[in-house]
Amino acid sequence: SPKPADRIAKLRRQLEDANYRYHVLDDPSIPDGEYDRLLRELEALEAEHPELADPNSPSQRVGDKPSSKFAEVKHAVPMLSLANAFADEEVADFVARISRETGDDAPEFSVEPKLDGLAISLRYEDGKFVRGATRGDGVTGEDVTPNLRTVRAIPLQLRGKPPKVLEVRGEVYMPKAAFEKYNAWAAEHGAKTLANPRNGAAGSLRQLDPRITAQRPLSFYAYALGETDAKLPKTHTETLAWLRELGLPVSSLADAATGTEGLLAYYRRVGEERNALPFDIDGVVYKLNRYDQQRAMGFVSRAPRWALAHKFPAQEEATV
Ligand SMILES: NC(=O)n1nc(-c2ccco2)nc1N
Repeated sequence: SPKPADRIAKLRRQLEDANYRYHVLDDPSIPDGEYDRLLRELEALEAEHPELADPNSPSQRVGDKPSSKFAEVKHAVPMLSLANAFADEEVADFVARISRETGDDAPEFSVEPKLDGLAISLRYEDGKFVRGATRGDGVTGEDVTPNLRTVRAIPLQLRGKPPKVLEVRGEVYMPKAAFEKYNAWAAEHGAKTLANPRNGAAGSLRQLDPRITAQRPLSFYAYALGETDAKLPKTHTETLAWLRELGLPVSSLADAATGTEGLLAYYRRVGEERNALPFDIDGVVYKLNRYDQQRAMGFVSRAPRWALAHKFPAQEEATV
């Protein structure tokens, strides 16, 4: 029979692979029962060989011991806020200003759904997940690493050839169905129900006991970069494709669009699909695609002048 260390390494690869297929590609490779059997075998082997413990093992997704408070994390690259638009004219003004300042009369944008969850920053070193933090005030956030380890859509080990340092920003969210199911369970068991999925994600991630976080159905989409030593592509859409190759989930709704017409067509398309989406969104995000043009545009305070959030009208809250 293979040496325990080899068997443990093989099981960890198989389980991480199954996680990636299920949570990132939405294309499960093994049935749940098989996943659970492999996980139990790994947990048993790890219990017999504590010298082989690894915080990034798939067995560590069930949550670490609780801490007394959250440590602070300084974001080397501040987490940006977004200027908002509500009317089409504001989008036309945004594009006109960009055309004027870049000299490009048909500027291309990365277009993405605006997830309504909790913004977080993930840090990977040599492809290993080492730290995760909330946005906080954009410069200082809370270290919620143990809680983020329990979110199955967040890879603990990147695939392919990751850079030495990679920080990824994205949104942790609670899918709508999981939110409804959780509230039904909570009502049944006299636990507090959640007001909306966004509160569900925020409340679950800011638990001091990660074992509670592990019981909450959270997911994650990546949408921006933080600190990295990697040589970047020329555009944001290429960066999102690169993050997918590294094993990070990126919304399949992310696309590219050109000029005001392209942006507004995307806004309408996503607006029509909004209620059918499995997660809450509160708008779409337009980002000037070329990094050289972004640099030319710069920032106002901490909101980039090259990006705009175009919000949907607030939805009538479900009367619970
Ligand atoms: N919330 C959300 O879905 N966001 N937020 C950004 C963002 C914020 C700052 C830079 O990019 N992008 C997307 N898709």
